[in-house]
Amino acid sequence: MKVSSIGIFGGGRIAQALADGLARMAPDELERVYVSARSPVTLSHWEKWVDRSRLFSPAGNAVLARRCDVLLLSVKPKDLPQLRAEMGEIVPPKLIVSLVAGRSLRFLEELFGCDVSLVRALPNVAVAVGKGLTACAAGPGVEPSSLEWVLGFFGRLGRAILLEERLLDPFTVLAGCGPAYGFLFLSLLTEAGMALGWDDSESRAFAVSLLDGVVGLSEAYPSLGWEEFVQWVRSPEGVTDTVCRQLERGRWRESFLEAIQKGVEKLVQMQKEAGDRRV
Ligand SMILES: NC(=O)C1=CN([C@@H]2O[C@H](COP(=O)(O)OP(=O)(O)OC[C@H]3O[C@@H](n4cnc5c(N)ncnc54)[C@H](OP(=O)(O)O)[C@@H]3O)[C@@H](O)[C@H]2O)C=CC1
Ligand SMILES: O=C(O)[C@@H]1CCC=N1
Repeated sequence: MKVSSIGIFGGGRIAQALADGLARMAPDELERVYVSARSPVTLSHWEKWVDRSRLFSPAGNAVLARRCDVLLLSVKPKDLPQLRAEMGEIVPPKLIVSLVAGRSLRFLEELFGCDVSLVRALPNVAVAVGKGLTACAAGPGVEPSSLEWVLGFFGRLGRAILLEERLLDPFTVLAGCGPAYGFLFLSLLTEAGMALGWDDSESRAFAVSLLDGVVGLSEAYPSLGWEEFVQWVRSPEGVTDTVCRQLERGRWRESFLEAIQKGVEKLVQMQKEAGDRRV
């Protein structure tokens, strides 16, 4: 599939992560990117790219939809109908790639018509540093070369995999939202360091080094299970054991797993509210 221009509809957080990732990993691709944003605040985030990507005013969604080969949707789920209206007629051949969490291919097909090619892609913000994890699911009739293009695009920004659509929602809660859980843990480690007397920046640096070491170990010893790694550190009745026992008394594992389940329930509720009939 030949792609001369990529229109990103909605220049918010994930779009900015994509642009940062393209600048690092595939700067040539960035030159083909056009972005539509709504408010001056959001537009101001794009000023650094002004000479490398083209910005359109709010009235530009229709222009962008007409001009670009790939239309990448990155507005919040609730803003999708309004965006669709602003995009106007979509004249095939176009490839629509929706990053919108929890909106099914069927819902998108009803919104855009069945004569456009639709792919859903669920990235996470680590695309900004070329370490993203993106899952894709294709609508019926999508050309293999179009799907290949999408996988190649996100593959340059990390790992890109193909999933059955029914797995995209659980994937969203685990991997799309996942960086936030990692940062929450880093913030807890930092807070613990500060409570023990280090300042904010020293504590933060320790937290990052610690996790870096953990990732390094997990890569160096791929056959070890997570519990075996824990036992490597957790000497019986030692200090780690005391800390872990306290965490277990606080049911932290159960609490985390329950929270993930709440995320899945939230997606289902959002779909119901939007009349996404897949549910
Ligand atoms: N953030 C993430 O990590 C991930 C997000 N997603 C999905 O990506 C989508 C965007 O999420 P996120 O970037 O976090 O959200 P943001 O709110 O940061 O970004 C959405 C952007 O869309 C803009 N927008 C809304 N309506 C229009 C319109 N009609 N024309 C042009 N721009 C418009 C908003 O503009 P303004 O600011 O001016 O209101 C806003 O900047 C969501 O559907 C989310 O589910 C998927 C994977 C990961
Ligand atoms: O929090 C959200 O709804 C979006 C979906 C994945 C990451 N952020």
